[in-house]
Amino acid sequence: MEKKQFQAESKRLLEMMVHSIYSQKEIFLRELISNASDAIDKIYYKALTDESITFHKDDYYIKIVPNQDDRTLTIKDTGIGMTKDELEENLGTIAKSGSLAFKKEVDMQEGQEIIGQFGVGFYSSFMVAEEVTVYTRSLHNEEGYKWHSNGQDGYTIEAYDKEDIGTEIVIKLKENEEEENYDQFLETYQLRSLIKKYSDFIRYPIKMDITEKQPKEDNEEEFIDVIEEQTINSMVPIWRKNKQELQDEDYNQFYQEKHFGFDKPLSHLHVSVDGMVRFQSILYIPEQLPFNYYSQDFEKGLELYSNGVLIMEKCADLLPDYFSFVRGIVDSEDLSLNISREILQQDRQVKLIAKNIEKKIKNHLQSLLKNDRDKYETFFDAFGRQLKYGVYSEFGANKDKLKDLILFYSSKEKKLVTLKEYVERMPEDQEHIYYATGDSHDRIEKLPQTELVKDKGFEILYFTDEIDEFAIKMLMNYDEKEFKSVSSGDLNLEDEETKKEAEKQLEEHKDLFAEMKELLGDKIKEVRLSTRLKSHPVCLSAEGDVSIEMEKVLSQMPDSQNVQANKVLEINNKHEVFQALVNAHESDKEKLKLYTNILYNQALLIEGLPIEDPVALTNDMCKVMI
Ligand SMILES: Nc1ncnc2c1ncn2[C@@H]1O[C@H](COP(=O)(O)OP(=O)(O)OP(=O)(O)O)[C@@H](O)[C@H]1O
Repeated sequence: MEKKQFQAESKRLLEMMVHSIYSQKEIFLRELISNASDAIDKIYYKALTDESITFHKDDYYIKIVPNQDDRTLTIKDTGIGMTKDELEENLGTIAKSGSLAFKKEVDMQEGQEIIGQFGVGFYSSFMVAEEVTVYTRSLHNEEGYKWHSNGQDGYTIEAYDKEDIGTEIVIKLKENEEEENYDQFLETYQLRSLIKKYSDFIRYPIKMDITEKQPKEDNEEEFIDVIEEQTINSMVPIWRKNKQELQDEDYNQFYQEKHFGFDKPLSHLHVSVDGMVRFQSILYIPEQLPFNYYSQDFEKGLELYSNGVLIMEKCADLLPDYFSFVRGIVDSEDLSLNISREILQQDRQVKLIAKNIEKKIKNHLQSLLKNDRDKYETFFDAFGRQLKYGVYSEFGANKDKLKDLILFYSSKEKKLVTLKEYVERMPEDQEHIYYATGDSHDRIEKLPQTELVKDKGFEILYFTDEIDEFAIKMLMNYDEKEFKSVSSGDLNLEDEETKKEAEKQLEEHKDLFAEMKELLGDKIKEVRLSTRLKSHPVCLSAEGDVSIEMEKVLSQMPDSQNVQANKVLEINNKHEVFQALVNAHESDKEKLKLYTNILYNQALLIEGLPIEDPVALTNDMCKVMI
């Protein structure tokens, strides 16, 4: 049976390619610069095994020349060039990569890399070009050639007298359109920023002639235009430099250059991994919260490079949400890129890198906590909430990873403490980890519910973030010690004598409590004699899983479904007000109603809950005064 070759309609294929592979037109510059760099690398790799070829790094560079008058942009390199056959094969056949073939031929060593592999990058120039002309002379040839195409109906090749070895690609830009300004690719400023963005770490200098105004020698008041050839790219990425040679200032400068933040980074880590997956990374913990951090506008992610060429500005998959504050870069040789180099072909390597990075960040934070507490607290002040969200989210899947990184304010230490520190100094007779919730430390400090726990000499953690109580509910316990709110109904801290006395009092006054409950109706579940209050007359406590603080948070959510805490009004029988209640119960029902309402509203106020009817309350208070 005869086997036939597939035919491809080249013109259509080219059109499809040009318009559908790349999402941004500016990518063409990255592609042509990468080709130029590959062409220089090829001489370099050949020189390693061929003694007849010498390689002096200084002779090799890439030059970008915009010409406003002709509307052309030239990308010139001093690389290996192409013979006539190579021109034919590489630029005449879509998806034929001379670079891929070179890689196989030369049998490249680890760490040696050529960027090209798909054989399509060159054609991206037709996204912006009306026509493209390539002047080239191969290292292996005396003659030069000119290749020309308008991307529509084929190409021509003719002999061309080119003096030096290398390639020059001249792009005649398309006319400007309403929604596309091609002139931008002639602007020095724009070209410079594209080079910095995508090709900053190309190993060879990318040069441009830059015109700068300088004062005249004989008259400093007057300025003249001076043209100077400048190298635009940094060439050696900071992450490939030896850590020992880098100072904090170098890392800080890179943070600023990359516009990771307006602040100085609080801390950085420089990672080089050579295991199942190879990558290098520089990660930063910012000092300050970005203004949009807790808003939907904030995008997490790290810059992702493949061999020094930028692939993605924000690769979100590299960071878990709870470390979304981390900024930085990752460079790997092991990524499987898709044809446009804009997305990753498969994410196995990214997953491996992400896992590795997560571990490194966690260890870094842990050592910061251990060795530089002040710095860690500055960090926690800005981003601690994110870690607590991490404990809570995904049904607590990451709680064990994060539980030792979270801090809470302590009633005893008057500063932030870890759960480990709390548990380690718990007295033997203390069973639970106590916490109290409120808007601020000051407010919690004054909460009546904290009195008994403090009297016992137990430490209380102050929860002021909305997420706190949700996070610890997810954590359930730490070191087998359960968390308990000081407002929970079953503190069980009273001694036997107090309990007995309370039962006696409860029995004696059960009619009073029943009547108060009736007066308050559904607002509360029960009126009870308090054993936790010392100096305050009343407080609210909650029974069951939903605390009063949680009710407050949930009520602000769009689909809150009106979740309510089971509230209990606790009355302190040692307070003088209690006798007034007993008297009113015996002789004046109207007064009992008045007192009950006032006390209930007082309890709401202490909890920071809204008063249902403030006017009625003020009227009630006036009645007491008259
Ligand atoms: N400046 C250049 N100097 C020498 N050869 C070049 C140059 N530009 C392109 N080539 C040759 O043309 C081939 C095709 O280039 P093209 O950019 O289309 O694909 P590629 O670089 O191989 O792969 P990719 O699509 O992954 O970038 C290259 O592999 C290389 O052999």
